[in-house]
Amino acid sequence: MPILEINNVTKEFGGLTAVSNLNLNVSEGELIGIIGPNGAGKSTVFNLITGIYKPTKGTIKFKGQDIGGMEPFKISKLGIARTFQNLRLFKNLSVLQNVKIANQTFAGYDILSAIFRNQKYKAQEKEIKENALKLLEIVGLSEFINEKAGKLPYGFQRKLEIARALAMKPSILLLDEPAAGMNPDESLELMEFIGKIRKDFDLTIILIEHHMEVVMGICERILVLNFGKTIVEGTPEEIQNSPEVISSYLGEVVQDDTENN
Ligand SMILES: Nc1ncnc2c1ncn2[C@@H]1O[C@H](COP(=O)(O)OP(=O)(O)OP(=O)(O)O)[C@@H](O)[C@H]1O
Repeated sequence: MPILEINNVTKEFGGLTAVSNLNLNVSEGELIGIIGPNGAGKSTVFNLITGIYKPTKGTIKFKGQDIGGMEPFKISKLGIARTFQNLRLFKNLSVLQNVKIANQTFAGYDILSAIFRNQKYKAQEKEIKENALKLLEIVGLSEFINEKAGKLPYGFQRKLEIARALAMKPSILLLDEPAAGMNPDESLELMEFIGKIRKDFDLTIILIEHHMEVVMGICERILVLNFGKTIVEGTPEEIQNSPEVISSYLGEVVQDDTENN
């Protein structure tokens, strides 16, 4: 059974169809990329999977359970975590506090224990701190635990956001443009990093990305969206050789990259 099954999902906003009849089955451990021009519906797909939006039509199942339209916190508790296109760190809190907060949200305090700061609370606090430190070590941020998150170089902030998502102990990790704003060296390092956490945490990963070298370099399967519809789905090689993709998307990206350089 696939870990995630998206069947005929459509999302409409008034007269606009952001996602149209989307079908996607994801097997456990897969690394899937979603690409497409701006406004193609990529982030809407993530918002549907994480419960921010309710599908207008269709079903989304996680480990066989229908999660379409379920509250986001319930979906994250079930095991789907995400990062955002625009970083959502607490910039004035330390790196450690940022991960601890994610962990605390996940663990869920017993209010009375928290107010009276009893043994149970202290034990929970200790565990949360240890988990956060372990995660920060894995993502290579141990030496920055006391730095303010907002002061970290951009690439490290992205890693911190991933560490926060990992604190939710997910089985599926959704990464929304993890390489945004990174230079080619940082992107390359990020690719290795994503491969490492996938292995270390037994993750299934879906990522949205505009950096083609990242998508083509690490994804086993790629879904190309345009105007909310799947144009092609296939291996990186199939995607790169697809005439529809070249005309509607890859050509545009090459042009964008040249403009940015
Ligand atoms: N809450 C919303 N209300 C109305 N329209 C929306 C909403 N969210 C998304 N849309 C529209 O749905 C379409 C798909 O948007 P979406 O953000 O999913 O695209 P995207 O592929 O992620 O784009 P980008 O690469 O620019 O992030 C766009 O036309 C967008 O304006």
